[in-house]
Order: sequence, then structure tokens, then C-alpha cells
Amino acid sequence: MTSLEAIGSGLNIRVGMVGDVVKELLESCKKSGAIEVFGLWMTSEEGVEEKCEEQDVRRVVEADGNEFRLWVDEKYLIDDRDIPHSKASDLPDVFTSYRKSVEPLRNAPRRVLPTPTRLLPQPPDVPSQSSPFSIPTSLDSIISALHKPITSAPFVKNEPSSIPCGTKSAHPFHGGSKAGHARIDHLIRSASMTHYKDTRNGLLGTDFSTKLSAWLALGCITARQIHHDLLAFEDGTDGGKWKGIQGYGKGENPGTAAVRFELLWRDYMRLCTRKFGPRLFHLSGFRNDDSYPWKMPSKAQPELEEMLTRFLNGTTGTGLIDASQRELFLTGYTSNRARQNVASFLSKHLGINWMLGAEWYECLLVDYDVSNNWGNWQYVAGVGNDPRGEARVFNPIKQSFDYDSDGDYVKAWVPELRGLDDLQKIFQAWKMNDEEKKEHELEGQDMIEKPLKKIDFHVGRRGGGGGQYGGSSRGNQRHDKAGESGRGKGGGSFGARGGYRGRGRGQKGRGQARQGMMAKAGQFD
Ligand SMILES: Cc1cc2nc3c(=O)[nH]c(=O)nc-3n(C[C@H](O)[C@H](O)[C@H](O)COP(=O)(O)OP(=O)(O)OC[C@H]3O[C@@H](n4cnc5c(N)ncnc54)[C@H](O)[C@@H]3O)c2cc1C
Repeated sequence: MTSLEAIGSGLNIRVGMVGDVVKELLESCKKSGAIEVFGLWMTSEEGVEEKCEEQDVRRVVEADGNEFRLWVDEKYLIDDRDIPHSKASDLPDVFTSYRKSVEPLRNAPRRVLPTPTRLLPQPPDVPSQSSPFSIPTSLDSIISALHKPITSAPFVKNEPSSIPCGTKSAHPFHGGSKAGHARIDHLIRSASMTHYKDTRNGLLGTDFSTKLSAWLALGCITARQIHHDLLAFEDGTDGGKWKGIQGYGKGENPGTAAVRFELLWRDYMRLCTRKFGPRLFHLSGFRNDDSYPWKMPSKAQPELEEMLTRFLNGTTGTGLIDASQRELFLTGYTSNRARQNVASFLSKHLGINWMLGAEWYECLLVDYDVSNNWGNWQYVAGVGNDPRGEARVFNPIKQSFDYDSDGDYVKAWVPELRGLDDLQKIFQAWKMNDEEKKEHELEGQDMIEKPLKKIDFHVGRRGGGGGQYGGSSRGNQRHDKAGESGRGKGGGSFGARGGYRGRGRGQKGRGQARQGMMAKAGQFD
């Protein structure tokens, strides 16, 4: 029995455009006379398409003389009514400035809303799904329907086939609020929350970061519920269930504070979407910066198409990138550290249109969230709200030495390299000599013979200018230092090249932007 059934209600799934589905439901209720509808409540989301859907539903409901309302929910840490600026356009362009405006963060969120113990029952005759769609009736059939688009034809040439033997991942995971709350409990009980600040940049394993993103993105748990449980743990007001766990009853600790900090990033990304609207999907980003000549793979440029394909299927020849892309493809998840490197590699090392990477993530991430995904891609590509913009380049080899110091992450997801011991060769397999290639039966593989980038990095080397990225990266690059310790620091605004508002462009909606891009890319024809 689902949680909704346990409190007297249930869940109906319908497929179609939201406005059309609601219209059909209302018409059918009117016709049968079995249910009298007075109004409709809906959850509100940021995002161009999401707002259009909301408008469609409002129109349909109000056209019938019924009342339309939006829930004031608690999915974000700081309630909309407590945001310290009144207009969306007043949101600071730099996260740190926003964070300072809501500190002390621990005191900022409202209390969680109570969970209802009873709901109205389902109406007796809910109209069935109209053609051409049908609603699966069992969990297995839902799963197989969801799998269909990805199993019926390959997504990408030479896609990774299965999770390598012995590799453990926190995903796949079980959905639903019960599993989400059990995960929060586990994180507190195992002291992973207390240690989060020290472990959050990990790449491999189940508990180095919270792995709560998918439950948050799907609405199974809320940011405020996480905060609430952390408060109970920190204050020792949980009725004793977490007694004895490191940090219990001792107030906020660096780990729990860092979790709140990250949850605030999630809030901030959402507010950026509210502020910039369709610019979330513009190549020139929030900055309106169209100075960079992004490369666009197309049938006319087969070498770029091949490059993009190999980026997608995880055979670039850069171990960290390949491991992350294969992990993402096979599980729907990859860590924040890996995501930053992947986004930087595509946009700054390969110079390819960053939106293709964002589209790919949108297809595959189980925690896909419109603001977090597109906002973070912009940020790393240098056109979003990173004050360091294009100057921040992640060197994936340095990052591997820092965060995968035994090469275990690369070996877990790129099993061809498991026989190697030399880290330089695990991180860039093209460094093997002919004898080694023969010994490990790796001769002739593209990722070894034709790496997309040869990145020169020596252990102990510090700082440095351009050049070490293989010659075609952007100017002013350097090893990512701030990237390791968090995102841009300090206040201020972008400034680097003209700021946000200078060169207005046609406000293309997302659908248009996407269509044009994919057609040009030819990748998903
Ligand atoms: C290119 C790129 C694309 C991304 N796409 C998404 C996406 O579609 N959906 C998504 O939820 N996150 C996205 N992120 C942010 C981040 O990578 C994930 O939230 C995080 O890796 C999820 O793992 P976790 O729950 O263990 O995170 P934790 O490190 O445990 O963080 C706790 C929570 O804080 C929030 N959070 C953490 N980092 C960020 C961040 N950089 N921006 C916004 N919120 C954050 C998430 O809700 C996360 O669950 C993206 C980051 C990058 C660089």
C-alpha cells in the first residue's frame, strides 16, 4: 500500500500535455455528474515550460468558472515569503551575496508542514487515460515503459553496456518518500552528515555525499525536512533515536552546516531561473556573453560529431571523464566533483557547445532538475553566475590526483584499465608504451590511440598558464583552485565582459532553443 492509500487517498497517473489532461478530466466530470468540481490546486515550478503548463491549467480551470490555486509548499530551504528581496530581478548575481543576505542560515527555514493523517478519498469515477497513450497497471510495466526509449535503440554509438563487475554505486536506488527519509536517517546514524564537509568531494562509494538529490528533485522529500532532521540531531531533540552518534546534541557542526550550504545553492539556482527566465537555455547564458565561438558538431563536420560521440560514450581517453560518463549512463548519477570536470572538459577543453552536455545530462540524470542542471552547466561553461567565469578551468588530471589518488574511481568504471598501476597512465591511457598496450590487450582502442586531449600534468606542478590543456582551450586558464574549495568567493557582480544586461537578444523559449540546437548537432537524428 502506498503512503497515499494509507491515509485514505491514492494516486492517478495520466499522460499528455497538462492543460489537455486537466481539460479532459473536468469535461468528463461535468458530463458524468458524479463529481462536482469547485477548484484545482497545483504545485508551482520555475522554468519556462513549467510556467507555460501552469498558465494552461489556470486557463482551463478558470474558463469553467472554477478556482485555481498554487500550493505554498516547502520544497526549498528558504520559504518564498522570507526571501530578502521582493523582486526576482533583485537577486544578487553572485551566490555569496545571496547567502550573506539569509544568514544565519540555520535560523532561516520555516518549520516543516505537518504530514496529513487523512485525505479526501479518490472520486469514484476518474476518467480513464485517453488514446494514444495507455497507463501501465503494475510496477514492472511502468519500469518497462520508462525503459523503452532507452532500450529500443542505442542512445549513442558504442554506448557502455553494463555496470562493471564489482563496482558499487549508490544508484540505482528506491524512490518514494519512505526510502528518502530512511536515507536521511542512515546519513545521520552513520555520522555521514557530521563528516560531510570532509567527504563531499568524493567520487566513488555510497556515503561520501548525501545522494539525496534524486528524492529532492522528484519531490519525495523536501529541503526543509532534511534541515528539520538535522536540527533535531544537533539539538538532541529527536527523542533519543540518534543518541551516541558523533556530534549528537552539540549544535551545528561543519558537516551539517555544509549540507545546508549546498541546499541553499539549490535554492539559489532556482531563483536564478526565476530571474533570468529563458536565458537559462541561451548559449550566451545569464551573462549574455556571446563572445565565444562554440564548436557545433554536425554532419558537415564529422570529426566534431565523432568527438561528441566519444565524449558521450566515455571513450575520450581522459580517465576521469570517461569514468564519470559511463557511470552516468549506467546509473543515472555521477558526483558533483565529476560533473564539474565533465562540464569543464566539454566546454573548455573541447570548446563544444555546452548545451549539448546539458541536454545529455537532462536525458540521463535521475536527479535531473531544470534549474540545477542548466544553471550549473552555464556556471562551469563560464557564461553563468560564476564570478570567475571563463577563467575557471578544471584540469581533470590534477583533479584525479587530488580526488582519486589511487585511481580506484577510474578503474571502477573503466574496467579496461584495471590492470594498470601507474596513475599517470590510468588517468591518461595514451601514455602507455606499445609494450604496455600489448600486455594489457589495449592496442587499437580510440581512447588510447586517439585521445581527444593530451593534458600535460606533472605531480607537484602548481599553478601555470595556458598550454597544458593541449593548446585549444580558452585563454586565461589556470588550474582550478577555487573549484576545489567551493564556488566563487566574494561579492560583486560579473563585470568581466559587459555584465548581464548589455546585449539583449531575442527571448527564445526553451523549446525553440533546443530544437535548433539538436537539429544542428545532428546527434540525435
Ligand atoms: C554540470 C552540473 C549539472 C548538475 N545537474 C544537477 C541536476 O540536474 N540536479 C541536481 O539536483 N543537481 C545537479 N547538479 C548539482 C550537484 O552536482 C548535485 O546536486 C549533487 O551531485 C547530487 O549529489 P548529492 O545529493 O550527493 O549532493 P550533496 O553533495 O550531498 O549535496 C546535498 C544537496 O545539495 C544540493 N546541491 C549540491 N550541490 C549543488 C549544486 N552545485 N547546485 C545546486 N544544488 C546542489 C542538492 O540538492 C544535493 O542533493 C549539477 C552540477 C553540475 C556541475
